[in-house]
Amino acid sequence: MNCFDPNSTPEPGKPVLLVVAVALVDVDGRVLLAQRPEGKSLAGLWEFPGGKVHEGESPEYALVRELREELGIETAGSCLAPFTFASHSYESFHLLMPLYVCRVWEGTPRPLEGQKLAWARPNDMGQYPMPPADKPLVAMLRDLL
Ligand SMILES: Nc1nc2c([nH]c(=O)n2[C@H]2C[C@H](O)[C@@H](COP(=O)(O)OP(=O)(O)OP(=O)(O)O)O2)c(=O)[nH]1
Ligand SMILES: [Mg+2]
Repeated sequence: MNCFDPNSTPEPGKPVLLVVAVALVDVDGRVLLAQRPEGKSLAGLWEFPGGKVHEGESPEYALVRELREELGIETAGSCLAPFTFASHSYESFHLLMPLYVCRVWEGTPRPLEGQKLAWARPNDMGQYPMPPADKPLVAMLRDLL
């Protein structure tokens, strides 16, 4: 496909939402995915753990906090390697989502917010329906891992 498609340029005027996410990679090269619970937007889709950056937070601080809240694991900013980002226009906002890679943490990820968890090999991630913003990220992870 030709990249020069004028319709692919998002319209101005939507708020930009900053969300941080992480590919937690285990010793076998598998990546942790979490299924968005019922009642949330994009419910049922599989995502990288993470969430919104709150006012006054750095992206790394927000991600360490989200991993503690959602999965009960501890990591540190220095264990978060910037990898790539998603920039995707949803109906009511534009998502800007840095994706980090993390291989070092303490504890075992547990589903503390009622979400399902799965360790997926990059080549198997096609079996996990993900939000549209995540598709290019999965392709890049396949190349990395
Ligand atoms: N964490 C995460 N969010 C994603 C991914 N892909 C994607 O489009 N999103 C979108 C879905 C949501 O619109 C937004 C994340 O917002 P959220 O509501 O889950 O944030 P949060 O964890 O802070 O949750 P909450 O406390 O506000 O309920 O980013 C992804 O891979 N991981
Ligand atoms: Mg979240």
